[in-house]
Amino acid sequence: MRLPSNCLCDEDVVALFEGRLPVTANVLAHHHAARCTACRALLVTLAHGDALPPEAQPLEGGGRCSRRPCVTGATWTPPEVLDGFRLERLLGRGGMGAVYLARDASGERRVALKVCVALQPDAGMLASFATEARAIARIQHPNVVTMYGAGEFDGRPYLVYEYVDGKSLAELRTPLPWQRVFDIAEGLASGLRAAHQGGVLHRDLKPGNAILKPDGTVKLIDFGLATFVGRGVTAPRVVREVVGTPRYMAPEIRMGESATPRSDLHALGLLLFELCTGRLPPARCCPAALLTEWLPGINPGFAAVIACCLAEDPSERFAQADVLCAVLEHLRPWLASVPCPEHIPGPIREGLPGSGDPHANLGGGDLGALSSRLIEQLGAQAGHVHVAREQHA
Ligand SMILES: Nc1ncnc2c1ncn2[C@@H]1O[C@H](COP(=O)(O)OP(=O)(O)OP(=O)(O)O)[C@@H](O)[C@H]1O
Repeated sequence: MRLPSNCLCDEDVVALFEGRLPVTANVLAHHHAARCTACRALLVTLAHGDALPPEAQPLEGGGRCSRRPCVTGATWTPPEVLDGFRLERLLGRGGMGAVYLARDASGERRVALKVCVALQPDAGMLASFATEARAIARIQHPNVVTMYGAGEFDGRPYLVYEYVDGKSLAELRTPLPWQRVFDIAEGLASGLRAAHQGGVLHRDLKPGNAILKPDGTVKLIDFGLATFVGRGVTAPRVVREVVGTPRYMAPEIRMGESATPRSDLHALGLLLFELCTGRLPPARCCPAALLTEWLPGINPGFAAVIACCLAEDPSERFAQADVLCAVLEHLRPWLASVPCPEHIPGPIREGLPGSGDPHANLGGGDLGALSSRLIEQLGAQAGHVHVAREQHA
């Protein structure tokens, strides 16, 4: 496909995905794609959920672009027993390595063993394993996979995780009923809150990085691209990185800005939108309007929550996952009685089409503003408005 001049040509796009694009061109390409619907659509189509990560390339001007090496070529074959763990079967393979279902030495406990299987693990891969171990060690939460230990075998790092017997969200048939998505949203938001409170940004939230158990519990996995913020971080991070999976990157990340809790929340918004509708939102759409149009029964408060996560401008998103958790918690009692507008709390009902509210039937940024207003009203009812206001300030 040839695109109009100034747009990304095929060679640029291929070079971009293979990490061969010179760093300045890479940043310009992301910058352009953030504004150009055609190029963004092309990149989204090509991305197919593959992550762009840690094989750090020095950037002109002191930044760096990170790209996840792909473990699809020649790889190391693990032994049947690795450091006492008997490998049973391959659970999955990603950019960092392979994950095996294994039994620990007692034979009693099933674990998920994540092993770096590249023939020659490079510094980026080793660093990514170390980051993942450090990040997970900071978080203990039922919605985040538990790490039992870490080790090295044959010069390869490995991580030992609880085995989460379930399906990744990427394996689910979508669209899901929005009520199920709401349950998943609560779990993911709680897991993300624990990560953020531990000073960890995930930076690669996507359906393939969350596993849903048959009992409905959802767990975040794969902190290999995490970064650390807040207390305990000695040196502020000055490097700029384009890290993550292109399809799920927040607009500001595509433009080379640093990750924040708000960029994680944007990825969560995309994930929730996709679970509800079976697709990612089109460029420059109004997510709340689309959700209510495509899913007429959706709780409008929940649609507004997803839209708030998806705001283009990070300052219009929830500041932290804890605010999102509080809002979801407050919405929960109203779920059983939706979609009838008269059963929805007054402040939410005000904004509904046909309610006589001057804000009803708004589009674009107006609806984004409306979403913020709804969220704030919900927050006020929940006693959290001061949190939202302070964090928006
Ligand atoms: N604790 C676990 N329990 C069960 N399955 C797991 C577990 N951890 C990972 N998996 C499976 O292994 C797959 C790859 O895991 P993971 O995402 O951690 O690897 P990765 O190399 O970092 O992948 P990616 O490049 O896609 O981010 C997952 O999609 C999942 O199916």
